[in-house]
Amino acid sequence: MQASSEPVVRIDGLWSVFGQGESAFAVHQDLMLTVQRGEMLSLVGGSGTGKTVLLRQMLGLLQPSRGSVTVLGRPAAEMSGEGAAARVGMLFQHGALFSAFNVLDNIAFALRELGTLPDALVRDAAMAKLQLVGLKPEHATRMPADLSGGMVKRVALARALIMDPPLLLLDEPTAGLDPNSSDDFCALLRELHAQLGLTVVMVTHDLDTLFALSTRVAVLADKRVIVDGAPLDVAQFDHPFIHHFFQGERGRRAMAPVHGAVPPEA
Ligand SMILES: Nc1ncnc2c1ncn2[C@@H]1O[C@H](COP(=O)(O)OP(=O)(O)OP(=O)(O)O)[C@@H](O)[C@H]1O
Repeated sequence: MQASSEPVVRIDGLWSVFGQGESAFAVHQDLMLTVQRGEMLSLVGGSGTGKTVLLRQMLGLLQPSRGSVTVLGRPAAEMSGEGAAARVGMLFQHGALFSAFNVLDNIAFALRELGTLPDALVRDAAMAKLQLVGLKPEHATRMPADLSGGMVKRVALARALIMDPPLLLLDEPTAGLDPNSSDDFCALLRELHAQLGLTVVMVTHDLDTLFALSTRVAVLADKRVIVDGAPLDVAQFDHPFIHHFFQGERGRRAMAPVHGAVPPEA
């Protein structure tokens, strides 16, 4: 049983090395990060800094080269396979729905695969999740190709939550959505985070999403987490990536409506 003070995610001395011999390269070097229960942590960093690798390691799909990635008190790599969906839910960037399955069968997938419940109960559980994410019963029989981008994200979210995992990982949750759909999806994520007591780790390049959702931000650069903290504090940290990311025109615009003031130019 996990003690309540134990972080939901603990990453300690992580090295992620790809390639062999002379072409070997490290994406993470001695990276440290902890995520406490109830946090909504955003991971940001330049392209290729290993954000997706980190999510895959938390999911147990990728082994660390050195160091440890512990989720809910157990090494993440021990938890892939059956039952993993009860511990960690993952929303992939483009939803990654099965195109040959309808909405309900997509949502039900992990629970049905487990094979422990009669089909009527699996369907009831999937229908409850469909409604939890703001979709209607009549959407259950639609095929993925007939859904809007916002609906695909909702179905993918319902699928990630089918086994009520305490930890939810989101890879670019609002990528590809128009501004209104993006705002609606952020509102849904915020509501579910509070209602279900979820711990959330997300990768995002979108500053509106970051400011709308994050309780904490961790910045990946130079192969490690260079700073983490409240979004506005992190935005003031002196590092070239942070200047570029937060203090460009886009960043200043994203901070203004939320926080009432446009910070001075760097
Ligand atoms: N399985 C793998 N084998 C070899 N190299 C890999 C593997 N997975 C990731 N990499 C490399 O690790 C680096 C980090 O990749 P990752 O996808 O995590 O970056 P990212 O921070 O998510 O970038 P982006 O913001 O562009 O999506 C890249 O150079 C990538 O090519």
